[in-house]
Amino acid sequence: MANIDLTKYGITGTTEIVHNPSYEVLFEEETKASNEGYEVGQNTELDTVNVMTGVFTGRSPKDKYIVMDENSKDTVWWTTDAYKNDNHPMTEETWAVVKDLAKKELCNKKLYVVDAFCGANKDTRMAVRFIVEVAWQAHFVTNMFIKPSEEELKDFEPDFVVYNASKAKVENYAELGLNSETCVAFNITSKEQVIINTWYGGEMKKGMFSMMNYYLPLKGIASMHCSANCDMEGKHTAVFFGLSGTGKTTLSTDPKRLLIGDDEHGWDDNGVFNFEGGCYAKVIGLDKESEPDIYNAIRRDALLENVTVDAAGKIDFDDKSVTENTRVSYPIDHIEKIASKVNGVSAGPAAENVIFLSADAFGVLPPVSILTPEQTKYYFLSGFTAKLAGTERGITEPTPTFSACFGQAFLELHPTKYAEELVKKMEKSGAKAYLVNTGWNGTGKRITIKDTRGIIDAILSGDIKTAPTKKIPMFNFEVPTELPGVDPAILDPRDTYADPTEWETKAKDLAERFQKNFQKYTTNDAGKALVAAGPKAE
Ligand SMILES: Nc1ncnc2c1ncn2[C@@H]1O[C@H](COP(=O)(O)OP(=O)(O)O)[C@@H](O)[C@H]1O
Ligand SMILES: C=C(OP(=O)(O)O)C(=O)O
Ligand SMILES: [Mn+2]
Repeated sequence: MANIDLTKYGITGTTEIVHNPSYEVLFEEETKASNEGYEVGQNTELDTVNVMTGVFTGRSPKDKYIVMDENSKDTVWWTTDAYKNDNHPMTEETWAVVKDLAKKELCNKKLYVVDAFCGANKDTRMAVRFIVEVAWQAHFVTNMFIKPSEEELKDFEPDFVVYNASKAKVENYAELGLNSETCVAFNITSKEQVIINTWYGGEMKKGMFSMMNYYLPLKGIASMHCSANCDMEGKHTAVFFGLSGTGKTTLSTDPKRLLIGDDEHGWDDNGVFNFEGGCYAKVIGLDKESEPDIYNAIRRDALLENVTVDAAGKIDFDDKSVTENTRVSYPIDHIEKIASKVNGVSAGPAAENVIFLSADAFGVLPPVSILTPEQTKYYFLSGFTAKLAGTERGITEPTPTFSACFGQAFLELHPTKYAEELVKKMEKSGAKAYLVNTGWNGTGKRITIKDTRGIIDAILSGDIKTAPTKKIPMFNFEVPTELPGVDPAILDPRDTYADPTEWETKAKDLAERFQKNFQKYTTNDAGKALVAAGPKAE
């Protein structure tokens, strides 16, 4: 492999560069005796290394910044008092300071450099170079991004460079007007990301997703926080939108279907394509019987995070003492049934079914609703769900939220841009949309994975189209009254309450929350016209 010169990035005195390490090398480096602190990887009974990521076991959205310059100032969807989001502006001066801090941290030591692609489509993929000082961080990105071929590595020219200085701190953050010692900053113009004082791998993964979310819609490509799969012939694509923990990974990993990807996709004129080369599954409470494919993906080359492991390497997937956001990353070929085996790449044709996963903590939404085109736009922009514990700092219990396009934390342009691109693609393919509640109902328990899988099966087989239906008041949702393999007693959420007026009270409250949230989209006629598709609190 060609030697690389890091001095062009201002990184000097490097004692050794481990460039595009193999899994063997990564394993040795992660488990070597001289590792200290959170560098330490421990092998487990599943022959998979587990690492602890320290204080940061989830993303830190309050510490996310984008450099505001001539190029970005009028395109990026900045946070405002009227509509707060995670795109905090950073001045070019502050960027220079934090980049310098990262560079200093990375000077005079052994480094790992991983070159990989984000995006399965050759024309629109981003070549990313990750510069990190911790072996398992190199392992994480090796798992999660698309591995270039030997040929592609020969003339690999990065479009984007990530500097991971997780061991550094922004000590003078207050003086710089930043939120804390932690900083995750993006420069859209120079195409660089700087990470300081957080070891959570998700910052690199979701960081590059955020960048795809900036560049692709501007080229007329839908960019989506969704999982995707297709049938065994590589056709009839379905996409599953949803915020963290709503079931994208679980439900797209389906033994009857080929997995395209579990989290981040684009949709262009050729169809739906994965951005990633791996999956990042939650493993809290992981059960071998109910999720065998994910369980079996946990083997050599996968990487566990923040899982409780005893001295002998025995894993306790039920232990939440470190975080509920325990994870495993694995290359997608750890799943047997994948689209690339049939379609050549992790991609499928234009989606025919679009599923919005929402984990409703209020217990109001039906487990499945058949959406009209207007409801599709309304519920996509609203992005109602609950943030589940762990994926973001400070979230410790299911917290109802409106996360535009089911991924507000990763949107770099205004939500209406993503809705516009999605709707264009859906209209072209004649796709239908469904809202699936994978959260709670009147029983106080979460809807079972078995019932949700039955619902998904009925959507994908088309059975739902011939099922008898009824309308749910206030929300005006059309819901099936029976579906094969699904407990009929849950299909109307009112039936899950001992006293149906309890549903009504909660539904009224939720309807009002929807209306209040949607006000931010009613500043133009297109937004105003959608209000009629939303719930009425009566
Ligand atoms: N009805 C359900 N549908 C999907 N997942 C469920 C359901 N009930 C409980 N879960 C659990 O919720 C979590 C969903 O997480 P995951 O699929 O990783 O979400 P995402 O990929 O959207 O972040 C898993 O831990 C899964 O076991
Ligand atoms: C990894 C994340 O999310 P998801 O659960 O959607 O994969 C994240 O939000 O950091
Ligand atoms: Mn996931």
